[in-house]
Amino acid sequence: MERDSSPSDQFHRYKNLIQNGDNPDITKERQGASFNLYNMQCFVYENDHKLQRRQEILEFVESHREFDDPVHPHFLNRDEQIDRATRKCLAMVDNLDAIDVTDYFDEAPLYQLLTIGRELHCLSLHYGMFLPTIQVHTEKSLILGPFQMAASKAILGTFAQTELGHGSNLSKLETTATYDATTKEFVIHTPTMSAGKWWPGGLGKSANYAAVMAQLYTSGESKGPHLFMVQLRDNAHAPLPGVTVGDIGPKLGNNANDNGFLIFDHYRIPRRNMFMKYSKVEADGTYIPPPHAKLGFGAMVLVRLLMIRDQTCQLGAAAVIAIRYSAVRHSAVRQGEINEGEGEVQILDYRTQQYRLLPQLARSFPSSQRMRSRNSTSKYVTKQINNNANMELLPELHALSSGLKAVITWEVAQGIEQLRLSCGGHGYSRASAFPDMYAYAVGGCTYEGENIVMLLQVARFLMMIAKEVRSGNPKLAEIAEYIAKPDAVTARISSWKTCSDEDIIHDFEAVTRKLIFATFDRLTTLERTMKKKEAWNACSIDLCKAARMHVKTYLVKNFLARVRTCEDPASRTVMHTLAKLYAFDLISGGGGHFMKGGFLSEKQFNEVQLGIYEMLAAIRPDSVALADSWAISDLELRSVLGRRDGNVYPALLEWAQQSPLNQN
Ligand SMILES: CCCCCCCCCCCCCC(=O)SCCNC(=O)CCNC(=O)[C@H](O)C(C)(C)COP(=O)(O)OP(=O)(O)OC[C@H]1O[C@@H](n2cnc3c(N)ncnc32)[C@H](O)[C@@H]1OP(=O)(O)O
Ligand SMILES: Cc1cc2nc3c(=O)[nH]c(=O)nc-3n(C[C@H](O)[C@H](O)[C@H](O)COP(=O)(O)OP(=O)(O)OC[C@H]3O[C@@H](n4cnc5c(N)ncnc54)[C@H](O)[C@@H]3O)c2cc1C
Repeated sequence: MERDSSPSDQFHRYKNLIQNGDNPDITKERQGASFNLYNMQCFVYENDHKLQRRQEILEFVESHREFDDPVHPHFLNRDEQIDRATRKCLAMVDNLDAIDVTDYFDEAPLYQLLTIGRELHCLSLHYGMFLPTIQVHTEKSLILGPFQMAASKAILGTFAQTELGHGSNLSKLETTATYDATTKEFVIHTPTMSAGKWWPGGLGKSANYAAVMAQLYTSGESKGPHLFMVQLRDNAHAPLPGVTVGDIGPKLGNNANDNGFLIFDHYRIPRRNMFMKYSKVEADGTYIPPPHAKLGFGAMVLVRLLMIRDQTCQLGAAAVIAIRYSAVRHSAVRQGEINEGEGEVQILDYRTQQYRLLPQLARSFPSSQRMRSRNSTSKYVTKQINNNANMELLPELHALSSGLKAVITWEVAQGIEQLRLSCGGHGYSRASAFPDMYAYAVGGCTYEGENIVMLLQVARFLMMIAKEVRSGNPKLAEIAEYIAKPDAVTARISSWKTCSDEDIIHDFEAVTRKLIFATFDRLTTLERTMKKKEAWNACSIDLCKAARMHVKTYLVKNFLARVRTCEDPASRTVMHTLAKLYAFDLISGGGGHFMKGGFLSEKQFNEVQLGIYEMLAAIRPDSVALADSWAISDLELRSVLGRRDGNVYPALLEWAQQSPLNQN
């Protein structure tokens, strides 16, 4: 019997269908934009220099063959994924002069996305936490040594804090570091099974050093968790005696990263290997405490700020994919007609589709931009601590970084999932990039501080502020000044066209204030009959709600403020509508809080709902151009559905052809 042609031959036939040039629908969308794309991109990236650097870095990566992928990464098994990522990491490190490595917000993440993709890998923790730990926790006079070793690739580090038994609750970590004054060494030990380190990225196979968080014991006394620089593997990369180390197996995502476990058996390190910038153990065992008890957690604060920017960019990329796909999804596979007989439409024309896409697009802008100023705040706070031992701003920075980390990672993960669904069946394919994006982003809800635990830290800060305000003598951090403003009885919000930024801010602040004080009153009432911690637990759902609302208010205010700085009038008009859509969508979702006690009337609530409809219609013609304003290249996007030219279907066929199942 004659054999059918192979799947590969069949695909080849279809390949001829690949269009030359861009999909006409997407071109039409671009032509219809109300603003100049370049001006908008300059606003999004703050200036044209940053935009130009994006292009230069892209060209650099595209012109270096060592960054090519001989096999599409989607079709690799885990060993191959790790091999690929490691090969790329080496190429990346060999070419670091292509970027400004100190630019953690733009150039470094972009370079990584272009070379490796959306994936934690063997160097993520080295750059993401190990080097920041050295930076934040090493005395100035000693910092050069470890940095030079890291730069010359003699050291590849990770951050080993979480244990099998404890992750969030650092005070209960069980790994011990006991000072032996006779030998001037610390003895690092894993006393129980639950004390085994579990999760550190790059630990399983790659790292030869780790910053290890352990309970410090000196002169027979416990001094709480402290950080130690610990060598794990010898020059031949074999674990040193007293160290047991390995990979923890596959995870939901990020499988090119060898997250690992680590067990110590009375393993000795020199005294100087304790990170002693803030707290010290003298040679005789005398303990010098830090100027603030939580300074030892400084590296985590810094990384939470970095994550916020990184995560929001994932949401931006997801919105780009879904919007472009929604512009080209029609003709061959139509989804129905709006006006019977008039033909089918692009799915982007459905109001429900716009409601799925555009609020997510709006959500992706504010946090990515304001984070730059938070980074400066972080640098400023670090300077204050180093120069004047001034700790005043630390609680504010901790509350803000924890809150933004919790709210943004959650919204990003939910947003990506919503955008995936908006692409129907093709969104479920890895070709869309959504599954990898989601797996990457949702990890951020857990690592670097589990989100609920982080929200409760914000709530702690807010309850302290509420207490101060009630005491009548508040000394308030800038982010909390609104909590001391007088109560407002009625909302000011009206039609989106007429209500001012001040009206929106007024309403958000008023609602958040009410929520904070209602929770504070509940907490203090409960404290009359319960122990403090029981009372806290009894109202912790409300505490989280107040914390979330506080962060959202911060984001709304910052989005509106940022839009006011846009110098190009056409770009400013669209961005302003997007900012209002963001605020109205939050009001619509949190209607219960806004309408409580009649603050927002039913009429006003209806105006909010109607406003959303109208703003979706107003933004619709600019959707594709707004997606383009993220200036994301196809290489960075890594999505068949989101490709810039809109030629989705032939590209899907081409992608599927690479499946090993189609090779014979
Ligand atoms: C290239 C770019 C890529 C970017 C991405 C990077 C990729 C990297 C990938 C990353 C991979 C993932 C890598 C990883 O996952 S590494 C592992 C990350 N692990 C965690 O984040 C653990 C989370 N837990 C904690 O941080 C603490 O235990 C918390 C905070 C929960 C409680 O703590 P504790 O139980 O000890 O405290 P308390 O609640 O009794 O509160 C006591 C007081 O202390 C204050 N307080 C607490 N903490 C701080 C602080 N930090 N600064 C200033 N103050 C602080 C607090 O407000 C309170 O003040 P007051 O109310 O009494 O005044
Ligand atoms: C992809 C990934 C990478 C990671 N990389 C690293 C790494 O490189 N280095 C490292 O050290 N760790 C790493 N981790 C571990 C991570 O930091 C921890 O998982 C995280 O801090 C949460 O701790 P946990 O797992 O113990 O969760 P748990 O604290 O056990 O949380 C479980 C549940 O308990 C709740 N809960 C806990 N405490 C409280 C509380 N006080 N009040 C109310 N509810 C509470 C939480 O909200 C959550 O619902 C990584 C984790 C992941 C997923």
